[in-house]
Amino acid sequence: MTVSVPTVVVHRNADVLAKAVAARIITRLVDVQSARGSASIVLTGGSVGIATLAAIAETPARDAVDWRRLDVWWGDERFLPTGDKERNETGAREALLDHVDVDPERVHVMLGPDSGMTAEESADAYAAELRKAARPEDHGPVPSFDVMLLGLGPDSHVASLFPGMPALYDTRPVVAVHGSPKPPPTRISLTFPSIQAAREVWVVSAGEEKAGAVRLALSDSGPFQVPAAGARGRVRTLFLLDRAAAAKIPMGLGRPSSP
Ligand SMILES: O=C(O)[C@H](O)[C@@H](O)[C@H](O)[C@H](O)COP(=O)(O)O
Repeated sequence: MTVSVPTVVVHRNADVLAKAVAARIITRLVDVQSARGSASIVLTGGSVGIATLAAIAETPARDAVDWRRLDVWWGDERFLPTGDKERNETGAREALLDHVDVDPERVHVMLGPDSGMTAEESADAYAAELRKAARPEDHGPVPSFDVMLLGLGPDSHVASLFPGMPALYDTRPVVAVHGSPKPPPTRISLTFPSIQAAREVWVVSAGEEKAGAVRLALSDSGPFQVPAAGARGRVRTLFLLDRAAAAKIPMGLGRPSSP
């Protein structure tokens, strides 16, 4: 599978970053929908991921998106009951999905223990949902997501793919994760094959505590030690950062886009 070389865009601070990513998402979805009728987005948890969704909700231009013709997926989910405030789904609904006219049938959540399934069964169920949505031109078991958002952990994890853990080596599209170093311990996560099936992968990160992970992710590190080094889209990869998170990137890789 071919992957794209990352482009870095640096914004003044976390607040401007969230607003800029929101604008970029709206434009991307409008462009895709005008070309192909419908679009797909993969959401992430984390502070920047959720702040971006809130920024979309506050943007008047959000009405340019046909929310009924959007498939919403998640890159990972905490294996907690529906409605739990720690679920990425809960954060996304509060920040955006409850404020726009999405088609509930096209909001694809990763189910928690209240479904009666184990984490493994929930991962398998999500893989089946992804396979059902995949089309022949996707050439694989998951759709070619138009944009996949990924937050970045200080240990360079993306989704729930943590350094050195078995999920990094798994070739199935979706896996259960146990013993996550970031609570809660049990999660569901897309794997690298699913991430790299996306047309565009956007890593969104802010804060000086992420600067080291950003540097590693943009170097030629291996994805097993540095999972974010595997966060690459087929057509385009963006690292959308604030200045603090970009503080350690090699010179010439990115410059502030605003004064
Ligand atoms: O479920 C999760 O926790 C997220 O999917 C995770 O991958 C998150 O995006 C990063 O840990 C960054 O989170 P922060 O931006 O809050 O540091």
